[in-house]
Amino acid sequence: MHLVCLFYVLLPVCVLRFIHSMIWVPWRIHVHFRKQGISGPNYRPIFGNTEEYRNSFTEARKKTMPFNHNIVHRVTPFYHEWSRKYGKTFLYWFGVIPILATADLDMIKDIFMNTGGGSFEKVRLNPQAKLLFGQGLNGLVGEEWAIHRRIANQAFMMERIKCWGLDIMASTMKMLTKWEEIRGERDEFEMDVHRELQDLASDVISKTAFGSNYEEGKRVFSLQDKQKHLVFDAIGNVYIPGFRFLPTKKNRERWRIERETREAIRNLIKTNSKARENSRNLLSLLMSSYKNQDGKEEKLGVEEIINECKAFYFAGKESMADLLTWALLLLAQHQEWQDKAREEVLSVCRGNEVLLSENVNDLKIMNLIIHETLRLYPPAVMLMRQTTKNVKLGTLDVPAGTQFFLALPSIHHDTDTWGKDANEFNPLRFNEPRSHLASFFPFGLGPRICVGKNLAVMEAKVALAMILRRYSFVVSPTYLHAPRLLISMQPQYGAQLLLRRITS
Ligand code: HEM
Repeated sequence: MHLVCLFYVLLPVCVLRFIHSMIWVPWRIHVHFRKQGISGPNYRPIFGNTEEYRNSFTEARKKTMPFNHNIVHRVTPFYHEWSRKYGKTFLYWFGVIPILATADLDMIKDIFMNTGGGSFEKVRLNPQAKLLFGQGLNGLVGEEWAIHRRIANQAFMMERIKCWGLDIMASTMKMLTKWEEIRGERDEFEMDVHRELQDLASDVISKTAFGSNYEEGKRVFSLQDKQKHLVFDAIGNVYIPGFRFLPTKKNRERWRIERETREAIRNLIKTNSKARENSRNLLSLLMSSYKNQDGKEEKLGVEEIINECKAFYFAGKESMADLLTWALLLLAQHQEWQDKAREEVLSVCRGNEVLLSENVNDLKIMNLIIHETLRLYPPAVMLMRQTTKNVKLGTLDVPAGTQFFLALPSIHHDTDTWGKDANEFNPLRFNEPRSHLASFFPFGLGPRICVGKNLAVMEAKVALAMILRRYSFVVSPTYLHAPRLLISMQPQYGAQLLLRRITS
C-alpha cells in the first residue's frame, strides 16, 4: 500500500522534472538566444540535434573529393551546413547541452583569452572520451591544471627542445633507413607516408618526453589506436549517465584496453626509472616533487602520472603525424614549392645529410610552408569551451553552462579573412602580418595553448628537411583525397606518395 502511494507521489515529480530539464529549460535558452538574433536547428527533446550531427559526418565520409583544399564540408560538415542556413554564429544541441558554434574572430579571441574573469573553461569531457586523453593536462581545470601545466612547461622549454634535435634526427634517420630497405633497387617506390609518420612521431615523443623509444612504447600506442576508434564512436553519441558502467561489448573492450594501457605505462615507468635519474624529461619531472600553492613540497601520485603519460602519448603522436603528412602531400602536389624548400635545405645543411639544431631557424621557406599547411589542414579541429557563469560576449548575453564550438577550419578557410585564394596553397601569405589574433590558431590561443608547440615545429622542420634532402616525390595515382575527422584531421585512405631517391 505504502509503495503504491509512494509511486503516485514520485511519478508526477519525475514527469515534472523531465519536462523541466528536457523541454522547459532548452526552450527558455532557445528563446533567450533567438531574441538576440541567434538561431539554429530546432531542438529535439532528449537528443537535441545529435542525429543530424552524426549523419552529417557519415554522409561526408562516403565520398572522396578532388585534390583541392576546399575541405570544410568534409571535416566539419555540420558546421558547414548549418552556418550556411543560420550564419557564422548559431545554436545547436548535443542532447540537452546548448552549443554556440562560432567563427566570429572577436568572440573567439575573448573565449580563448578568457576575458570575463575566468568564465570560459575546457569542456568537461564525456567520461568515455577521458579514457583516451582527458584525464591528463588536456582535460584538467583549475589549480590541478595549473600544477601540471607548470611541470609540462619546464619539460618543453625551448632550450631543452633544441637539445632534442639529435633525438629527432636519429628517429628520422631510422625511418629513412627503413624506406631505403623498402625501396631496394627500385628508382621509384610507393609509400603510405601517414603510417610511417605516425611511427616517427611516436618514436620522437617516446624519446623526448619519456626517455624510452618507440619499441618500448609500441604497446601503449597500439592500445591507444584501438581506443581512439571506440572513443570517437562514444563522443558522437549523447552520454547517458551510468551507461559506461554497463557491460556492453564496446564498454568491456574499452575497459580492457584502459586496463592494459595503464599496466603497459606502469611497466614503462618502472623499466625507465634508472635512466631517468639524470634526465629532466617530462616523465622525470612528473615524478619529482614540486611546490604547491602554499610553497609546500608535493608529488603527483602514480595514477596521475599514468594519466599524463597517456595524454602526452596521444597528443604527441596524432597531431604531429597529421601535420607532417599534410605537408608532404601539399609539397607533392606543388612541385615548385618542393623545389624551393629543397634548395633552402641544401643551402642550410651545406652538404650534410642532417640539419643541426642551430640551423633550424634558418629554414624560412620551410616555416612558411608549415604555417600554410597548418592553416589549410589544422590537425586539432574540435576546439570547445564552456561558460561557468553568465557572461557577456561582445553584445551577446550567454547563460552559464553554454558550450562553444570554435570553428577553426572555417576560420582558416574564410575568404573574408584570407582573401579570394583562401582555399589555395600559398605559403607567401605568411610573410604578411596576421590580420586578427584569432584568424590563425592551429595550436590554440591563450593560457591553454599547446604545450608541445615548439617541439612540433622543430620536429616538423627537421623531419621534412631530411626527407626533402633524400627524396623527391609526387602524389601517387592511388591516393584518394578524403580528409576526415577522427579525433584529429587525417587522410581517410592514407597518404600514398611516389618517392624517388635523390642521388647527387
Ligand atoms: C602539429 C602538432 C600539434 C598541434 C596542431 C597541436 C594542437 C593543439 C591545440 C589546438 C591545443 C589546444 C586545445 C584547446 O585549446 O582546447 C593543444 C593542446 C595541447 N597539446 Fe598540442 N598540438 C600539437 C602537438 C603536440 C605535441 C607534440 C604535444 C606533446 C609533446 C602536444 C601536447 C599538448 C597538450 C598536453 C595540450 C594541452 C595543454 C593544456 O591544456 O594546457 N601537442 N594542442
